[in-house]
Amino acid sequence: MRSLAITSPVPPTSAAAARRQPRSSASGREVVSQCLKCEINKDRPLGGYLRIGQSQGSLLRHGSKNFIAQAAAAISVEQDEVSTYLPKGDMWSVHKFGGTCMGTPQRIQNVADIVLGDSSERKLIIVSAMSKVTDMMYSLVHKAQSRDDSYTMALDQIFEKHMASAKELLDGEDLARFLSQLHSDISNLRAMLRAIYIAGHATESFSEFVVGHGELWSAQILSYAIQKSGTACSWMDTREVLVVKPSGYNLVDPDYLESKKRLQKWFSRQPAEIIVATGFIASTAENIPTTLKRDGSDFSAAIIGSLVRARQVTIWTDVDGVFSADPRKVSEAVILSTLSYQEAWEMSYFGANVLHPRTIIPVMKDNIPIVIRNMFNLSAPGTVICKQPANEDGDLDACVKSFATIDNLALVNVEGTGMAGVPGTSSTIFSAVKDVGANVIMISQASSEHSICFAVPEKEVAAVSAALHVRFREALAAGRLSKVEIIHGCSILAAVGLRMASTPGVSAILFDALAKANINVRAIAQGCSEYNITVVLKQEDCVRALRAAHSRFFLSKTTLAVGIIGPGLIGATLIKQLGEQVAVLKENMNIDVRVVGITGSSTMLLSDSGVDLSRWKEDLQTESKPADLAIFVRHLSENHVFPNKVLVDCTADTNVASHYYDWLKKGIHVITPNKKANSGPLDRYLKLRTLQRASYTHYFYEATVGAGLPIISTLRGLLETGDNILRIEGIFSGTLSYIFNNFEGTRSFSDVVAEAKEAGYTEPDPRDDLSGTDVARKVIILARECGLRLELSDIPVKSLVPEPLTSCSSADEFMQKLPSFDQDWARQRHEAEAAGEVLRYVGVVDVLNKKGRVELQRYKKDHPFAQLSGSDNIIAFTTSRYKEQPLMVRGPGAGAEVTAGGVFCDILRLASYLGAPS
Ligand SMILES: NC(=O)c1ccc[n+]([C@@H]2O[C@H](COP(=O)([O-])OP(=O)(O)OC[C@H]3O[C@@H](n4cnc5c(N)ncnc54)[C@H](O)[C@@H]3O)[C@@H](O)[C@H]2O)c1
Ligand SMILES: N[C@@H](CCO)C(=O)O
Ligand code: NA
Repeated sequence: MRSLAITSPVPPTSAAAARRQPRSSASGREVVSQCLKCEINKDRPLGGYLRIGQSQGSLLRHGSKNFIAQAAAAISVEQDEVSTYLPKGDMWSVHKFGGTCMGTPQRIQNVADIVLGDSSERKLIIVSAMSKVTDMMYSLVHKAQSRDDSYTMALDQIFEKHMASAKELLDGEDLARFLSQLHSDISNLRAMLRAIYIAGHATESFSEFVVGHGELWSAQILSYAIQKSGTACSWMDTREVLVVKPSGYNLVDPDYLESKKRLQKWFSRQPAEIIVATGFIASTAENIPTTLKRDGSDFSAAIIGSLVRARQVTIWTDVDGVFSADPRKVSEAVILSTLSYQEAWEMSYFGANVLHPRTIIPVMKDNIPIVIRNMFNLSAPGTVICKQPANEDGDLDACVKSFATIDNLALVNVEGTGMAGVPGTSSTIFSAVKDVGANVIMISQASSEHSICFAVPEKEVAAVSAALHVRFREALAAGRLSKVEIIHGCSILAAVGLRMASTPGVSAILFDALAKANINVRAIAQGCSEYNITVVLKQEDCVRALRAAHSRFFLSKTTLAVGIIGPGLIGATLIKQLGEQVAVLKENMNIDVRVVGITGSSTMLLSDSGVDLSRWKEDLQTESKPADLAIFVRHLSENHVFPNKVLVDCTADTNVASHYYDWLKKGIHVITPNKKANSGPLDRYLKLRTLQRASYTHYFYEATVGAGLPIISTLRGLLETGDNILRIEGIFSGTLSYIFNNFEGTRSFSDVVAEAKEAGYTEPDPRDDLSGTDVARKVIILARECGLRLELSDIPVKSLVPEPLTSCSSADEFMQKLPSFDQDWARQRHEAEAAGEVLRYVGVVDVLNKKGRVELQRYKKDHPFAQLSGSDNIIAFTTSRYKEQPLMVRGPGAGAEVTAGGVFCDILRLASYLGAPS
C-alpha cells in the first residue's frame, strides 16, 4: 500500500489545513458522496485518492486533485480519520479551442482567461487557426496553382489579419517577436506560392505546409497572450512531435510510439505548466509537414490527450453541449449531460455536431473522458463523453439518447426469387456499388432473401442503378431477378442509445410513435450492437418523424397542432379553456397544444407556431385572411414541424363534416361535437369508421351525445368488454330537457324556449331541437355505435315544431311566431299534470328489434326521467350485465362550458393515445 500521508499537499485546501478550519455540519461521507456525483469516472484513478477511516471498511475514493482537495476541506470528521494521497507527477488536462473560439482578438483573450481561470492542473491547449484562416490558406494554394495572381493580395490580407490581432493583444518584446516570425513566415510563403504559381501545380506536401500556418500563428498569439498575465506558457509546434502515416484517401493514423518518444524529448527541453499546441498539423515519419485532414484539431486534441494520458479532454465550442436532436428541427431538444463513446460515435456519424468518430478512438482506448463545453456560456456544464455514463438510472427514456437524421438519400431495392439461397448475390451487388464509388449508408435484407435493399446518397444513385442493371442484365432477362428499383427522396431517422441494447420495447415505442404520426416506414436496420435503430422514410416526413420520436421518448413534449373550425359558442369556449390550461398541460402532462389556425365562415387566422389564445378574437379581425377550408387544412397538413395534427370541427355544418374522411386519410386526427358526420348517410359513415379502425389516425366525437357526459365512452366500454346492449333510452336533448323541466305552468312555452336558446343549449336553429332531429341524430349515433345499420329516415320522430312554422325562413322568424302556439302547449301540460305525470321528450335505441324512435312521453312523477332539472340529460343503458337496474348517466348535456369541456377531453384523449403520460 502506498503511503497514506499527505505526500503532496495542496495549500490551503489540503486535509491538514481543512482540519484547522471550522467544521461543516454535513458528515464526511455525505460530502464525499455528494462530490462524487460530480465526478466523471469513478473506477479510474484520476489525480489521487481520499480515504475516510483507517480500517478495512474505510471509504476510499479516487478523484482529481481538485476534488480531493475540495472534499478534504469540506469534511468534518475526526482528524485522524481522513487522509489523502496525491501522486507527485501532476496530471494534464487537454483543452481544444476551435476556429470560432479563436475568431477575434477579444475571443482569443477570452480563451486566455479561461485557461488562466483554473490553475489547479497542467494544461495542454490545442488551438485551431483563427476562424476562416484555414480556408483562406487553401484558397491561396488554389489560386497560385491556377495562376491567379490575386494570391499575393490574399496573402497580404492574411498577414494584415494576424498583425492586427497581435497588435491588439500583445505588446513589447512578445509583440516584436511574434511580428518578426510572422514576417518571416509570410515571406517564405510568398516564395513558395510563387514557385507553385510558376509550376502551375502544388504537391500535396507543399500545400499541407502552406495551410498549416494558421495554427502556427494562432498558437503563438495565444501563448503570448497567456504569458502577458505573468504565467509561464510555452507554445508547441506539433509538427515536431506528432507523427502520422497515411491510412487511406485523406486519412492518417497516428504513430503513437514515435510521437510519444518525440513528446518526451520535447518536454525534457521545455517543461511548463501551460503549453499551447497547434491543432491540425503533424509530420510524417520523414519529417515532412502534413495535416490530420478533416476535423483535424479535435483529432489532435484526442491524440495528445492519449499521449499524455490526460485526465480529461475538453472541446470548447459555441454550443452548450450535445443535443438530443438537431435543435433547429426540434426546439425542445435538450442538452445531454453524458454520452458514452459509442453513442457519440453513432451520433457524429449522423452529422450531429459532436465529434468526428476518428476523434474518439485515441481517448476511448485510454478511457479518457471528453467534455464538450461552450466557451461563451461557462455556466453550462456541457456534455461528458466517457465509457459508461454513471448517472443513468435504467429508465426507458434513457435508453434512447438522441435522434439524428440524414437527408437526400435514395433507396435501392434489388428483388427476385433467384436470390434466395444463392451465395454471392450480395457480394455482386455491393461490388458493383463499390466500383462506382458509391457509399452505402444502410443495408437491409429480410431472411426470406427475396430482396435486399440499401440506401445511398441521392447523387450517387444513378450510377449505382446503371451499374446494377449492367451487372444483373442476364439475371433480369432470365427473370431470376424481377427488378432493380430506385426509390428517390428518402431520409434516414436514427435512434441512438447504448442502453437500447437488451431493453425490450424500445423499437416498439419508436415505431408506435411513427405510426401515430402517420409516417410510413420504408426500410429498417438495426445491427446486433443495438446502439442504433435506423429507419428509412420519405424525406418530407423526416422532421415530423424526428419530432414524433423525440417527444415520444420524453425528450420533449407531445406536441399537437390544432386547427379549430367554427369559433362560435362551443369553439370560442374551447379556445378560452385551452388558453387557460395550456401552460399546465405543458408543465404537468408534457403535452404541448398549439392552435395553429382558427377559421370561421368568413375569415381565418393562421400561424406556424401557434395563435395567441389571449387575443385571437382581435387577430381574427385584423390579421386574418378570407376563410378557405382547403387552404386552412393545407396549412395544417403541410406544417412539417408538428408531428401530430388535429382538426376540431365546432360547426354544425354538413359540408365540413363531409371532409373528415379525407382528413383522416391525410393523417390528420379529427375531433368534433358536430353530429352531421355520424348521423349522415350510412354508407359514408361506414366508410369513415372503417378508415378510422384501419389507421392510427383518430376520430373522437364524445361531445356529439350528451355534450361532456361520458356517453360514447361508456357505451364503447360496455361493447368492447363484451357486454350485450339491449336498449338505450334517454333524454338526449339538453334543450328539450330544460324546456320540459321548466315548463311548469309559471311561464309560457315560448318563453322557456327563448331561455334555452339564451343559455346556449339549443342548436344554432332551435327548430333542430324542437323538431326532434337533434335527438334523432343522437339516437342514430348510438344505434350505429351498437352496430345497427340505420338511416336518419328510419327513425320515427315526433316533431314539436308546429306545422305552420316549419317553413319560417330564419330562426329569428320562428322565435317570433312561436308564442301563438303557447295555448296548445299549456293544454297538453295540464292533461299530464291531471294524471300525476310529466311530459318528457325521449329517444330510444331498441337494439333487440334493431329500431330507434323519438317521442314525447308521459312519465309518472316518481320516474327517474321525471326527476331532472336544468338541461340534464339522462341515459339508461339496459344490457346483459345491467339488466335489472340499467346503468344510468345523468348530468347537464348541453351548454357551452360542458360541451367545450367534452371536446377538450377528446383532445387530451388523443394526446394520451399519442404517447403523453397518463
Ligand atoms: N351548444 C351545445 O350545448 C352543444 C352541445 C353538443 C354539441 N354541440 C354541437 O357543437 C357545434 C357548435 O355549436 P355552437 O352552439 O357553438 O354553434 P354556433 O352557431 O355558435 O357556432 C358554429 C360556428 O361555426 C361557424 N361555421 C359554420 N359553418 C362554417 C364553415 N363551413 N366553416 C367555418 N366555420 C363555420 C359559424 O360561423 C359559427 O361561428 C354544433 O355541431 C352543435 O351541434 C353543441
Ligand atoms: N342542442 C343540443 C346540444 C347538445 O347536442 C341539445 O340541446 O342537447
Ligand atoms: Na358525451
